[in-house]
Amino acid sequence: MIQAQQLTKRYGNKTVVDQVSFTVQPGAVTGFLGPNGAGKSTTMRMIVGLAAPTSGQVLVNNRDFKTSKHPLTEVGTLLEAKSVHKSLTPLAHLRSMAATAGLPVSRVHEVLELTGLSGVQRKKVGGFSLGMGQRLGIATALLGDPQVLILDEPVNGLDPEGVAWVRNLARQQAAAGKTVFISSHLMSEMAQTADHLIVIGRGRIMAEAPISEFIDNGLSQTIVRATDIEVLMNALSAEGVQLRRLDGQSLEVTGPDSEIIGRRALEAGVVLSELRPLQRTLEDAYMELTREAVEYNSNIVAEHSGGK
Ligand SMILES: Nc1ncnc2c1ncn2[C@@H]1O[C@H](COP(=O)(O)OP(=O)(O)OP(=O)(O)O)[C@@H](O)[C@H]1O
Repeated sequence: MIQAQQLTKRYGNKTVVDQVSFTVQPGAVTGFLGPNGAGKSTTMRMIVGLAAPTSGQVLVNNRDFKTSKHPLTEVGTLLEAKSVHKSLTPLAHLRSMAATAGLPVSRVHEVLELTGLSGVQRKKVGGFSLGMGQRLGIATALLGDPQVLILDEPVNGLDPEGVAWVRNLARQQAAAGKTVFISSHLMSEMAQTADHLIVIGRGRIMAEAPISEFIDNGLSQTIVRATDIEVLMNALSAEGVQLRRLDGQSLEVTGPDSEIIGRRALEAGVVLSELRPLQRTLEDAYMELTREAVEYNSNIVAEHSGGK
């Protein structure tokens, strides 16, 4: 379990993580989602003590991870791709990591197999693609068979097969009771992997909920079509719902679900020719939540490039 309480990080006068509190539970995959620059990597680095919080605290399995005597068997991390020296082979790298942590060499071969790197175990890492580097990073994270996995954008650079592989791996680890915390800026990817989502934007938590709730939290939108649409509009406007006229016979209703709209139409004696709930995808929900954060970042880029 990971518990962050009022976690804050400032660089100079810029607050990049702002009083963030959340819990990442074992036995589930928790997605940490946010646009570029939202503060995901910084938060993850603070969890494992690679960055010091300006204020607040974060506990891993109820302890400060910095004090861990067996870091590799407690937390596995993928925080920087290709952090392995170019002249090393996967075998040499993993062997030295295993030796430092007092792990058997047999575990090195297990993770090489698990990550599909057995065939290149004696090749120099310098010639690896980004995807292979990611696989080696994941192999390193898994080496100590840790209770907690923290993976920062693990599918970066992976082909579709690699993406599916990471997804399965994350699901398997969660099914085995591990705490799995994965960051991404892509909702589409998280939608298929995570059970629970924490959304961050501009250093602040914007939402935290199970994936299902994440969609349901949005207001329902329904397209309604009827010949005497004005009668229906009168019936619905009495309830203070948002109505948007699309054309002479159709309407977009925001607020009540389609069943309530159908009932109101029946009570008002209006015959409906269409009653169509608009499906909000996770992507829609995410875009809505983070629109401001993305615009903020785009404005910074625009200002900077404008000044050049
Ligand atoms: N060491 C540092 N010194 C100064 N600013 C930093 C440092 N590390 C990160 N930042 C800034 O903090 C903000 C958050 O960065 P962070 O890498 O945590 O975001 P992120 O959500 O992981 O985004 P990305 O997906 O682009 O990595 C960014 O504006 C970044 O420039």
